[in-house]
Amino acid sequence: MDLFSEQPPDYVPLADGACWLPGFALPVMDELWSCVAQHLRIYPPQQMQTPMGYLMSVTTSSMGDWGWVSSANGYGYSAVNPATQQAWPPIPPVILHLASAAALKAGYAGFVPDSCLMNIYQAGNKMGLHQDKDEKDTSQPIVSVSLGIPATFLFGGSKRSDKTQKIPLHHGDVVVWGGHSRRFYHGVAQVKPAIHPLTGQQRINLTLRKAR
Ligand SMILES: O=C(O)CCC(=O)C(=O)O
Ligand SMILES: [Fe+2]
Repeated sequence: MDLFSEQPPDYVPLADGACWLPGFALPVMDELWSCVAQHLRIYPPQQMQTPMGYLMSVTTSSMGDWGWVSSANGYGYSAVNPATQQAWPPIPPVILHLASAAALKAGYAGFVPDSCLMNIYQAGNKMGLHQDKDEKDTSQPIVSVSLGIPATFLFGGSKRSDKTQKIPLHHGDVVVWGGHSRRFYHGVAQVKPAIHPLTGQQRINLTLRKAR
């Protein structure tokens, strides 16, 4: 990071194939937030169970052809919402365009996600270090958009034991990883209590991927 520049950076490289785009979603935030808030009213997020029988810390909901789900029977992508057996709603154009534009800025042209997972974090929630590896086409990156209260994103390497970078993510920040770092371990440290004018006491993360 350049400590002496007048503008805060809008592109921070994290690893080969990965970058942090502070504030990248802010120019479309009004429309983005209205889509997310409306979605969460109609498709309330649920706490999924892991195949090991634990409850995930976050609650989740999805948009797109494929939603990421987990239950005692396993986890992966599902074309239907397990709570209703109905297809997920489409990803709104503002979110598709944001994801493609962020991917392009990170060096991935032509990214068209078919899955948007929403993770809702309350204070005290976290996400353990994991790899995203349920997607077929690993040439496609992952685009992660943060809304609401801040959180520390942990970005490691190809081994679970690799040292993690601690990225302070704020409302409107985007992280993209793919290529060499597509399978890098990542997670979210326990979220501290805070209030955000749009989301209240929550952090909402949108993870955009090409599942199939
Ligand atoms: O909430 C985040 O920033 C990360 C979410 C994530 O890694 C996932 O959904 O796989
Ligand atoms: Fe992940």
